[in-house]
Amino acid sequence: MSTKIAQFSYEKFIKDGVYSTEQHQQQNGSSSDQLNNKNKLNIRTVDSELSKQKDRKRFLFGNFKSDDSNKNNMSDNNCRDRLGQWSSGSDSEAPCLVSGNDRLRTGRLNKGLAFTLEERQALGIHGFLPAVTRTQEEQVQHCIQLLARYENDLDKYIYLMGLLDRNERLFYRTVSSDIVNMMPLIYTPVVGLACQKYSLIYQQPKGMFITINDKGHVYDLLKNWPENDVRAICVTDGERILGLGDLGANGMGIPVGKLALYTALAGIKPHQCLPVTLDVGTNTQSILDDPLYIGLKHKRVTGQVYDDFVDEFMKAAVRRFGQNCLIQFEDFGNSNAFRFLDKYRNNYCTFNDDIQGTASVALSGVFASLRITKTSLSENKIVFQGAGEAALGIAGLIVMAMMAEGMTQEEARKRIWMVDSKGLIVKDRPKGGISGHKHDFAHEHEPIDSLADVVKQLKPTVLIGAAAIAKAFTPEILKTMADNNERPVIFALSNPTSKAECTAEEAYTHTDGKAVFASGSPFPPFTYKGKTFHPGQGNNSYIFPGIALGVICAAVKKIPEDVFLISAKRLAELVTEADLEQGSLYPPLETIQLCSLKIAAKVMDYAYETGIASYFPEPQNKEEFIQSQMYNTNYKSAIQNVYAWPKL
Ligand SMILES: NC(=O)C1=CN([C@@H]2O[C@H](COP(=O)(O)OP(=O)(O)OC[C@H]3O[C@@H](n4cnc5c(N)ncnc54)[C@H](OP(=O)(O)O)[C@@H]3O)[C@@H](O)[C@H]2O)C=CC1
Ligand SMILES: CC(=O)C(=O)O
Ligand SMILES: [Mg+2]
Repeated sequence: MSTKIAQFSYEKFIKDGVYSTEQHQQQNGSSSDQLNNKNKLNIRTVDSELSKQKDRKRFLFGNFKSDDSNKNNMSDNNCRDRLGQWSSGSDSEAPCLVSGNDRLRTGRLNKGLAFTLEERQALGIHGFLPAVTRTQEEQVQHCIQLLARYENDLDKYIYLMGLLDRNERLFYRTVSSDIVNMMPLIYTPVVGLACQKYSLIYQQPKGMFITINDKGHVYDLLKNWPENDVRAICVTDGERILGLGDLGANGMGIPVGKLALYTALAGIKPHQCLPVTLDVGTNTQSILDDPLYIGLKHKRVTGQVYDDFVDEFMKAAVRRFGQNCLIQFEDFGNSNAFRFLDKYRNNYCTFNDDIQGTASVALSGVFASLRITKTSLSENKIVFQGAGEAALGIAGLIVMAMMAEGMTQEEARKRIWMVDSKGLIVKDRPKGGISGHKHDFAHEHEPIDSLADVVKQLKPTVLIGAAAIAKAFTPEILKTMADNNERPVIFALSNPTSKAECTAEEAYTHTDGKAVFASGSPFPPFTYKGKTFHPGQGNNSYIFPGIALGVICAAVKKIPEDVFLISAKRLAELVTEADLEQGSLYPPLETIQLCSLKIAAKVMDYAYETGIASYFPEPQNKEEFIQSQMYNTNYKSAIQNVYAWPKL
């Protein structure tokens, strides 16, 4: 998919090379307050009072307090840890241990051409940079212009990851400046391609690779990590990367991408996020044969040794970063994902994004669709293509939601039908293959092999695809959905785009414009018979950043299933009539940061109401509190502490 990046006029950008100190101060005032409001992430709001505003824009990340005022919660640790390494989390403390030259080479501290003349002189880097100084906004425009020069998406990804290495704040400000065009590059679909090519494009390490050979020493490895204040880990073992299968250590692109969204979409500070890949090998022969492969070159280690390794990682993470450290499981293989969720959910601050995050975003889309189909949830009949992590997670949460509407569990389950690789899941299926949670949805019915026949016979109102079978929603199936329903609800959730059950164009065309459609990876607007549809992105990225933010802000120690239900409801409430009118079941992607804030506030309310919060005193205004904790992409002054007595 080719992504358009807006062009920028370079005119105002080109200046003479000679600057007076006065000019520098005007442009790059050393107080962060002097940096103009454009330096804050841009949000289009959807809540009622703000929607009255003409352009529905506001600055979510405004009203920052200085980091010092945040010390009691998401504070930065002292700059020196036990190992004597500097913690780059706090700009205000790092300078006492970091030379000016190191600041230029350290992405977290680097400001590039935005170092003022004063800073360059004070830091002893005067002469290391060309004469020009630029504001951060000018740098963003430069980045966007450079990015637009790359012709393929993988090169754009490589450029952006390089930017993240070189200048972290600039990366986040650039991404936040154009979420709609940047998200597909750092997340699905391009991150899928990046994972497939991860060994080829590997240049700078990101996150931690912990291999099965480190078993017995996992805590020692985590001690090496230079940040003490890690609040969130996203961990994968690379076995089910999107719908692309077992990519082994190449799967690292996923936790890196997910945590980039923690910061870009929810303002969780980058130094508080740790991407982890547990490398236990891979069963994909082409990867094992790749001479460039960066991971362990053997088949996956399984069984008790693997389980003990994961267990050791969980315990080591808590020992190193505390009981409140959130651990997000991502893209584990099916059998491990469910087992680990059951094993750890009551003793750790953890969730499985593919099961629970996906459930929440899909249920939210279904909730929103009810306003179009004018039905209650319980009136719907839902067929799933796939009965794995995503599908079973969604089905389970839909049952919870139907029970909240007054149905019994048995009645609710009867509204849901599933198709897996062996056909319709029915009781005593001759082909077998019914294990785990699939039993909950195995009903009395004759076996049916094909999805087309299932749709014909069962006449679902909602069809959800999450089996990574590209084009599974054939024109015939889409047409049948349209014949049976005035407004058929059709979700093609599989990622990346190449695995989608159908495209937006196919969904609208083959249903004669009747489809209420959403997809896991983004599709551009599509015009059919004069009406332009803007399909929403049914992706867990609408959910996990907000839940993580709420969990971290309330210092929750474990995450009950209700959290995913209330988040689904909250997200659905943010969908306006105008969004529905243009065919979107989700708020516009431009407002996704605001969605994270609203979900986080809801999660915090729930945490205090149910007694699972451990941050006290309870903040009275949750949204204000959350905003005060969020990452600020503004550069900080690099000289405020240069002359300060080093803190030891
Ligand atoms: N939009 C989003 O936010 C998310 C999307 N996803 C996407 O969903 C897809 C599936 O992920 P996940 O559920 O975790 O994967 P799993 O491996 O857990 O499940 C895959 C399911 O697909 C079934 N399946 C395989 N082949 C067929 C077939 N020919 N016909 C019908 N069903 C089939 C499997 O059947 P069997 O059980 O018989 O093996 C299994 O039930 C991926 O593409 C992933 O990217 C996942 C999470 C979030
Ligand atoms: C979105 C996501 O988590 C997945 O496709 O696996
Ligand atoms: Mg995933």
